Amino acid sequence: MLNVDRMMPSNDFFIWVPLLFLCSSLLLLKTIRKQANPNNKLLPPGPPKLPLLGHLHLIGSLPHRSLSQLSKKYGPVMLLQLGSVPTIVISSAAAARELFKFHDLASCSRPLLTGSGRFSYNFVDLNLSPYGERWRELRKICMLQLFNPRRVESFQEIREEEVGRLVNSISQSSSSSSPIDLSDKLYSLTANITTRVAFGSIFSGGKLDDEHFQHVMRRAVAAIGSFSMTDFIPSFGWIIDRLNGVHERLEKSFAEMDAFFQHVVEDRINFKKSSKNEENIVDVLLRMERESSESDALKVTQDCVKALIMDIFLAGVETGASTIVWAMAELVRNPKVMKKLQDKIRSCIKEDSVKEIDLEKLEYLKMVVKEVLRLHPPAPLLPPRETISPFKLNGYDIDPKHHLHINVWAIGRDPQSWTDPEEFFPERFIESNVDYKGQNFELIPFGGGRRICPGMNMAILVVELALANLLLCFDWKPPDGMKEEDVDMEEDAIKKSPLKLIPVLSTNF
Ligand code: HEM
Repeated sequence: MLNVDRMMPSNDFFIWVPLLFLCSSLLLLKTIRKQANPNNKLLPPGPPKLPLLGHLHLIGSLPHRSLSQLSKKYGPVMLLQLGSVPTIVISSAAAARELFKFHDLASCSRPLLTGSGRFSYNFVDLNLSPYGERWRELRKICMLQLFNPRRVESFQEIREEEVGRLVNSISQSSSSSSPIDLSDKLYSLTANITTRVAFGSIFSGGKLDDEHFQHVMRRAVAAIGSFSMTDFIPSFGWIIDRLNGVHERLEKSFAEMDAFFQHVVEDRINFKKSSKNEENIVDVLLRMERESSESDALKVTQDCVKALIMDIFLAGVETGASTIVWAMAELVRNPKVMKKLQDKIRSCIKEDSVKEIDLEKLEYLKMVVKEVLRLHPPAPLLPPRETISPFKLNGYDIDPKHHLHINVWAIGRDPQSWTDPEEFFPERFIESNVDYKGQNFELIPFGGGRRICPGMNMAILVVELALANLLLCFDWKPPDGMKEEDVDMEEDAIKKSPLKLIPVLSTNF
């Protein structure tokens, strides 16, 4: 008789075989992983990728939004492969805090991108250049000479005059009760202030008038922000860039800006300064050029002077204008906040205009500006960084030579940091110490660490001064037939459609 019991595997068999199978599978998985990740590192998670493209196909036309969506699934520290470029994306205040507090030095370089190289005169500027001794020296000198509080204060008259000119031009149109293009007017405001601060009031723009220069500048901002395939698929991306016009637009736009700045620099060199004139930024830069010698760690050349002027225009004009435009759009959509802010300003200011000295008293205005920068940071992804040395972030291993993006837009709308994050609610800042100066990582529209925006104080003065005067002097309505809530808030790189509103001269004015 067959002993069925003996033919049947023992109980041990049922335990050991699956166990052995499990162990060998785990071993196999570990070996495969080890081959992909030879140093046995714990890499940040990321979605499955395509050959060659990696995750490029997942990045939409508004990268901060697509990356924010991805981070909901893969977490606040993600690893993406953009073509051939490994890229870390940070999307929470906690991860940003850890980065800025403990790994700022290890992550504060900039990648050598095609557009950055062109517009920085081959990386001799401040904003786009990699970290190193040259950058450190340049930043030190610029902080001392260009962005110090005394220099910022010295331009007060220019800011007040230009805001006054804006108010006058709006009051002329206010009698017609037709909408004005506020986006356009605010762009002219920040461009005029920057032009006067940089070049002085006697500057002649050569063949370029104000309006033409603004077009040139807008094209430059678009060109530098455009995605160059050369940077991500070097083997044949350069062919794509030539076929789709990216390369040509970049070269053309750079040539236009360069010709303009060359003219400015020559104009300024030949200009005999009278002792009464305040030094403008080009004067300071040309003095830096004269004073630096070949033996200095930092030799300031004429290209370096032009590269720094480029930084100031590309970093400072659209950012300020965009902040004021978003503020006005939010205020029109939230009439109670608009009314409260106007009452506060009008009860505090008894003159017909707000001066810079008054701004300290306008606490609610400061809350409104913080709320606007939280919801609409002009750089929703901070300019890309490049890691320099290895470090651990959120428990993950981060390697050198990775691009690193900080998604300020996602951090500003993170429910972990903000109650009702999608609401425009400036009162959230009452009795809160949170500000944008780089120490509160839930609100970092000016970035943080070594690369923090050096123009922050200058920018905030312009934004606050312009807003305070627009709200003191006028009441604002959407165009006839449009309800407040219908004001379009769609974004492109900036607010997509121009903001058109009807100004009504206030009785205070
Ligand atoms: C609302 C207005 C502005 C905003 C939101 C803004 C934001 C920023 C941000 C996010 C960065 C990058 C920081 C980082 O990488 O961590 C930056 C850098 C920079 N900004 Fe601004 N900015 C504004 C206005 C200005 C103005 C008016 C100027 C000049 C007058 C300026 C000059 C610069 C420069 C030179 C850098 C490069 C700093 C470096 O890499 O060392 N910005 N800005």
